[in-house]
Amino acid sequence: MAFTSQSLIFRAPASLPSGRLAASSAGRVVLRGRAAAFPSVAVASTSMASSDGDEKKETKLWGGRFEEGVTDAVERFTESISYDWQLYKYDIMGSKAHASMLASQGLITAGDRDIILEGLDQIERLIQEGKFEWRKDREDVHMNIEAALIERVGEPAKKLHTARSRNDQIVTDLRLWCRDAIDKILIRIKQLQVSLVMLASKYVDLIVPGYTHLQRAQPVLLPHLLLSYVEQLERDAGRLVNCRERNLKFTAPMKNSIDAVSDRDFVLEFLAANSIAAVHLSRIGEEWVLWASEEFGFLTPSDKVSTGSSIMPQKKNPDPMELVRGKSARVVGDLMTVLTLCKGLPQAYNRDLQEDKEPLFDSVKAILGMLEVCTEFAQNISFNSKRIQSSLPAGYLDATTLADYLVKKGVPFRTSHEIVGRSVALCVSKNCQLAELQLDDLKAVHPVFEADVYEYLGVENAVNKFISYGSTGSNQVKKQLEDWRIQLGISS
Ligand SMILES: N/C(=N\CCC[C@H](N)C(=O)O)N[C@@H](CC(=O)O)C(=O)O
Repeated sequence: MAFTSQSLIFRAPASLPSGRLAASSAGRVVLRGRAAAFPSVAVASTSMASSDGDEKKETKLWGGRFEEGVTDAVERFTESISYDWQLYKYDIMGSKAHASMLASQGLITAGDRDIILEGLDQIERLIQEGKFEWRKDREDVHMNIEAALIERVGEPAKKLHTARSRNDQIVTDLRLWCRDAIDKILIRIKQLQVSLVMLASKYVDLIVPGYTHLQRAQPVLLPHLLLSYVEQLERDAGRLVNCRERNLKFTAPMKNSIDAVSDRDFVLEFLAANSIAAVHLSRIGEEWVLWASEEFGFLTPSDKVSTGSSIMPQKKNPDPMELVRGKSARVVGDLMTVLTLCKGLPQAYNRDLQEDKEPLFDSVKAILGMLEVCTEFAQNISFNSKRIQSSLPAGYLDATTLADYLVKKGVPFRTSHEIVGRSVALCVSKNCQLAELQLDDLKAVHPVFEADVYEYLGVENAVNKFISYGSTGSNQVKKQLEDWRIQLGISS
């Protein structure tokens, strides 16, 4: 039975069917982990039954003052190796730096340092090859690696824990892990931005209805809408870069050792940045699910990014984007978990903090998947230009442009709003569009209307009237599209 690393949960019953998962009668288990990303992990028993049937338990690294071992339930409850083994690379990195520091301070010899460094290299290789025994009775990644090092190189390894605690180790490991995770997310954000800009480039002139309150508002160019996602993603990336810069640079020691081991604000900042990004992705997901519906019919996802129904043969569902929307819930939930976790803790380290890792890992796994799937979706959808164009006459999308026309004629905006409102009411009664009203009809609403009014009516005219910075005007949108292509390194 294989577990995926992100939600590695031990459910080891007393007797197990067969294969790669087994547990001792006492439920003690050993993990054999592989270093590939999210490996499957086999669990096997290491408990050694003595001739009279009693179990001999290894003395804990902290066991000097204890006369009895912990109960199996406590061991199962307190272990974190089932998920924190993923930190092994960073734990070894930190231990190497620590050994070098001990040697440079004269606390261990250069010879001992070299033995430790070599031993840690060997352990890292074993882990990467999937040959390392992760032992639940050794609690966590730190004590698994330290105990294995002692087994491997003996006395020098017993000096490694001088002047450090696991409290220092875990926070160092986590910071290093977060730094790499942020870098991976930043790459995926850029990939999505590139896909959106490429998509926008295919539809430079396509006008779509703009909505507020999900009611038709004003006409906009499709690339304007798609670039709004790109802008939001850019801020998401900025928040992550900011978090990395403030918390994860490793250019100087932390100034206060209590603060160093106490706080998880860097985790919170990271989870908060992820949550905002996830909410942005969720909104894209919602928009595209809506636009893919029969009722809108504005976009069609290719088969590669759609799924079917087990009962209704005709169906083609946009499940990936629904799940983007759905997974945003867990990313936000992960932030809530760690916020709640931290709120009642006195300084300094408290074991509660062990509970920060699963939400952190979960959030990163979710956001990476969401970004990847959004990118693939953007690469595999087409907008249905004909359907969109045929829908544009509905909803009086040019009404605000008509109000602007009256402003140009010297009518105060509030008055012009009222005049256009009456014009729309006339259209409703005649069941026609604004552009279909005769000039006499318009003049009957207000005498200021002249023949040039028709240059403002219709969605093309309305879009063309936009010229200001950031608007949906064609020149603006083309310029911004070009700016993004340059910024993202997309060749023309
Ligand atoms: N138990 C403990 N820290 C465990 C940190 C690692 C833990 N698996 C976690 O993930 O937070 N603190 C001890 C020190 C130690 O065990 O190194 C203490 O402060 O008394």
